Amino acid sequence: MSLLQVRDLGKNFGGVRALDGVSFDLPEGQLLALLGPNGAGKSTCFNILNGQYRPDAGSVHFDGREISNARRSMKPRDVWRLGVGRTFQVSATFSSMTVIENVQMALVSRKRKLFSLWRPAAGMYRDEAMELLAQVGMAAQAQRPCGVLAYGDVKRVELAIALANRPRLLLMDEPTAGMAPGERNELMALTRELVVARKLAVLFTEHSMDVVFAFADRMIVLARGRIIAQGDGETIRNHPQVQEVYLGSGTTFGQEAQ
Ligand SMILES: Nc1ncnc2c1ncn2[C@@H]1O[C@H](COP(=O)(O)OP(=O)(O)OP(=O)(O)O)[C@@H](O)[C@H]1O
Repeated sequence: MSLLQVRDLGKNFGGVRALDGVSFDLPEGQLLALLGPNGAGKSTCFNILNGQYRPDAGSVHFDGREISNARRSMKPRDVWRLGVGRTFQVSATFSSMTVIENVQMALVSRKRKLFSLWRPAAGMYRDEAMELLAQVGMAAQAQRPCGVLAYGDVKRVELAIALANRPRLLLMDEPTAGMAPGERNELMALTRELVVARKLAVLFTEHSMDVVFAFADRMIVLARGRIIAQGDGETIRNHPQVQEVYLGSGTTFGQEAQ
């Protein structure tokens, strides 16, 4: 059974059908890209998967457990505790704190210590934090304040923070937004390594088609809330409806939009 099972998801906002009959599976060890033009329903889907929104129809099962349906859904914090992590476009790090302190704080939070205990507990989980930083290639910069890091390095720290909760599914909202092409590839190569080493499942949105075709195992394309295509790069690249949807959006498949 797949780690994540999404069935017939529907969500309306007033008269807008943001999601309509969306179904897909995501097994562990896979990177799945959720694509689509602006307003296609990607964020709505993420917000249902992490418990922020309740769907109007359909269900979400994670690790065999129903976490959401039209009658009730788990709270975001409970979904997070079950092992669904999320990274955001906006930085989740505290710039005045050091790299290691940011990760230690995430570990404190996972272990349910009270936030107010944080200051006296500054030495806590040091080894674990260093281990996570080593995994994302940031051990050498552990003592630097996050505020002085290069953008690509901040993204690595965010990954370490997300991993501190030991997620089994990671939702990544445009992980490479604002990055130079070289940095994008490094971050996604690292993500792929983590997917394999930790048997993670990753669902990500991404505007860079170069990144998607280079790193995603599979892709889903949404348009106006419905899945219009899914499959590997070859299938998506040659799909007439996908080409139609993206026509005029400035994005061409196989060639980076400038
Ligand atoms: N909280 C909300 N209230 C009202 N309408 C919403 C809300 N969230 C999303 N929508 C609408 O639902 C549709 C899908 O939006 P969504 O943000 O999920 O798309 P998206 O694919 O993530 O777009 P983008 O790439 O621009 O982030 C849009 O028409 C949007 O205006």
